[in-house]
Amino acid sequence: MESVIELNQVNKSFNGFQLKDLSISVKKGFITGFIGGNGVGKSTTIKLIMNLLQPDSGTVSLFGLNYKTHEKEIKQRIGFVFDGNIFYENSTLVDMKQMISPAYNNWDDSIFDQYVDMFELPLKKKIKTFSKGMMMKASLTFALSHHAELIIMDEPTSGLDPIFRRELLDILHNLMQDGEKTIFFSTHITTDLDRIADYITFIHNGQHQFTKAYYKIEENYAIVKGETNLLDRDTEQEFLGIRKTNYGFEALTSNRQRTENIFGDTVVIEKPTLEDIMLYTKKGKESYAKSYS
Ligand SMILES: Nc1ncnc2c1ncn2[C@@H]1O[C@H](COP(=O)(O)OP(=O)(O)OP(=O)(O)O)[C@@H](O)[C@H]1O
Repeated sequence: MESVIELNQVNKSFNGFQLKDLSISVKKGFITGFIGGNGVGKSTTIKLIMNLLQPDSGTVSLFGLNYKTHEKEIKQRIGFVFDGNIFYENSTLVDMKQMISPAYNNWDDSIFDQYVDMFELPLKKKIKTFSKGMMMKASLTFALSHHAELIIMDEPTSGLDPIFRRELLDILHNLMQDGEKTIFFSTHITTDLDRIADYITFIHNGQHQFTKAYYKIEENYAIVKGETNLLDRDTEQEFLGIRKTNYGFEALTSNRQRTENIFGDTVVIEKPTLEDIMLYTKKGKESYAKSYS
């Protein structure tokens, strides 16, 4: 399957933080949700993808091209939305359009007008008077007005009310109908992904944990609940993370079938959320290490 974003063995260090050997491939024609806890490197990864940061080592390519030789062409084909103000505060949307639109060969005024209407954005009000939601809508309007093939968004739904979040997810879903577009976006609100994501890319502590089709995660991962006496050194190996309470244990497996074979009906098996997967990945190995050290 064709990839539009390829990170290959990318390393990037800051004081006290490192992205380590990050290899990520984002498939064309799908929505990939990019998840991970606070400070694990999502924004840094997105900045590397946008060439706003350069890797210490490794390669970043988009549409099979690299920034050294094809920066202009790559940027033409991307619509970028991020959680922050990219506009000049004393400008209006009309001013910003005059500045931004000439940079794009495929700029389309009719799409711009369509989103301005749909989002009820004031064209002549200073941007500094915009609310967070209006700012996000404006940012999205610019990102969608030049027929970008790839939409990259850093936390687009954070701080938005549930109604606009739902609207935004519907817009993203509709954009995908022609099969030519690709969306890659980071989010903390993992329930947003239930509605639209085809793939999930998960990073933790600067390292890629997995990129999987959402339906595969639902098939393979499970929360397992049972009595603590079922656990021993061998059975604990089955789990990515375990939480023990006074009433028993709760654990995450990435191989539901094998867990069912081992434990049979002595345990209860439930569908996990993406939050469960993030939580157990973060806590799991720590609690495992503690219980046998
Ligand atoms: N320019 C920089 N200089 C130094 N450290 C940085 C820089 N940018 C990011 N970091 C550090 O790198 C780490 C990862 O930050 P990053 O913003 O990529 O995380 P994140 O996963 O997007 O987090 P969040 O979800 O909280 O926004 C953090 O510890 C951050 O302080």
